[in-house]
Amino acid sequence: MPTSTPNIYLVGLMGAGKTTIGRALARRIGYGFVDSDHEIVARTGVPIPTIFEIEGEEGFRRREAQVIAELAGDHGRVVATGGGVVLQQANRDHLRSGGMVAYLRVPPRILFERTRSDRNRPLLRVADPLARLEALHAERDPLYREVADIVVEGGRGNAQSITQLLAREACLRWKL
Ligand SMILES: Nc1ncnc2c1ncn2[C@@H]1O[C@H](COP(=O)(O)OP(=O)(O)O)[C@@H](O)[C@H]1O
Ligand SMILES: O=C(O)C1=C[C@@H](OP(=O)(O)O)[C@@H](O)[C@H](O)C1
Ligand SMILES: [Mg+2]
Repeated sequence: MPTSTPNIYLVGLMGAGKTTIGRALARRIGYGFVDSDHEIVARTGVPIPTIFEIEGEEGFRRREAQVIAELAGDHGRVVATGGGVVLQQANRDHLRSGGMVAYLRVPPRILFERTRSDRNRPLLRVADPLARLEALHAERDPLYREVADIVVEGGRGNAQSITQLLAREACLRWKL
């Protein structure tokens, strides 16, 4: 792989499939894989809900921005971001200048079904997680679109078909 091969970033709301599809895509096209949330957990040694409890969302966002800035200097990786990565301008700038950005766009109702039994997402530990997902979708959809080179309607296909589609897209762009 040429050293100049850019990163591929996956963005979208919680449950969109960034981690699942990112890992599969990396394997398929021979890229490295990194999940910014996993990186934060590895560095802190505690799970994400604990970071939110101790440092608040603000502390988590500082750590997230640090990881994204470091990864921007890298190449040849598939990067699964956290759903809130687009909230900060600096992160959006890194994504836009760093390769291909794919937005996995999934309706909140499906995201709710996919995430309802998972306790690892502090922003969804509320009385009405579906309403929260709808609000986050309204707030963030324009930001995801702003950074995206490609928007994939990720509620329809299964993870395998979306992985295939993104692999084709990367191969066409960079003749992998
Ligand atoms: N295209 C898909 N179709 C069905 N289920 C999916 C799909 N993508 C992801 N999932 C499931 O949804 C859940 C959340 O996926 P995950 O990759 O953790 O999302 P994200 O990283 O975007 O929050 C997982 O249980 C995963 O198996
Ligand atoms: O949407 C968000 O603000 C968040 C999404 C999570 O990642 P996933 O999108 O992989 O669930 C994780 O970064 C954190 O809980 C905050
Ligand atoms: Mg994830």
